[in-house]
Amino acid sequence: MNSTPQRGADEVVVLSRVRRAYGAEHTGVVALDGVSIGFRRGTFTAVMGPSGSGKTTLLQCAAGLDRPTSGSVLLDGVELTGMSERKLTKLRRERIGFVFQSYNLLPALTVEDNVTLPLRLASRKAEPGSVARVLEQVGLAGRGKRRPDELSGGQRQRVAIARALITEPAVIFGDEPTGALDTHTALEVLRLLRSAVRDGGRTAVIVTHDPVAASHADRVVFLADGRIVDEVYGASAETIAERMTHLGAWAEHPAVHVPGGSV
Ligand SMILES: Nc1ncnc2c1ncn2[C@@H]1O[C@H](COP(=O)(O)OP(=O)(O)OP(=O)(O)O)[C@@H](O)[C@H]1O
Repeated sequence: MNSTPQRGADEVVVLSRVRRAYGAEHTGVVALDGVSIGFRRGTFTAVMGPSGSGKTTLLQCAAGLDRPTSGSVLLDGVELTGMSERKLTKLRRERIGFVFQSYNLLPALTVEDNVTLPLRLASRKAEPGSVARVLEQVGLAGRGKRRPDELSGGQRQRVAIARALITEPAVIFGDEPTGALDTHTALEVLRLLRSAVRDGGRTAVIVTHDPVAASHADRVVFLADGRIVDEVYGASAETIAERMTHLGAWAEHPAVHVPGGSV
């Protein structure tokens, strides 16, 4: 599947000319330099690029965790830029799931209570049976009463995925979700994300340094110096790794590179 899908109304997140600068205009850092990109509903995207290329900033701006200096971010048709902090927090709780490299579970809470935390924060009650269903979905049936320190790294990340799924979010963002896991466990977590997208109709966007992890995505977007410089669809880990090596060349000679036509 190498065809490039068209942009359209089924894009659940749309960034338009997003710029994120830190510090003074001339001496500061430009983390994102006019990024425009859409993420279609029911797709799995990996964002790759050299260290410092803007991956985390892109994810955080898309998720309403960071505010662009200029440009627009639409989530499910709602403009995030300019939104009050209170509304943004509410929208994040209801419409966005997060999975981090470090799991971010609360050690004092049981697995079940960690999973239902986003609902409680949003003053919502879990639908009857929904916690058991989501724990089964992530392969943790019967483990709801355990505490995080009784679980392996892979199991903890599965709790984090269950916590991200429980609110039925419009999109799940993952910042290096497999970064702390061994190869085998990472594969299980990626398959889980893949099936949440394919079978559960969710949308996932992850940042990763690992071409093997990225090869589980439908689409891989490459960033260099705060710009989208390339993208591939349905690519193998080898193809992705090869594109990554070209990013170094792009950074040295940006003027001669023609981006892969993302938007
Ligand atoms: N709070 C901040 N203040 C100043 N500069 C920042 C801040 N956050 C990020 N940056 C800078 O913005 C640029 C992009 O950072 P970002 O973390 O998005 O990159 P990244 O591609 O995720 O990097 P890595 O792969 O190392 O995590 C970097 O030059 C970074 O130093």
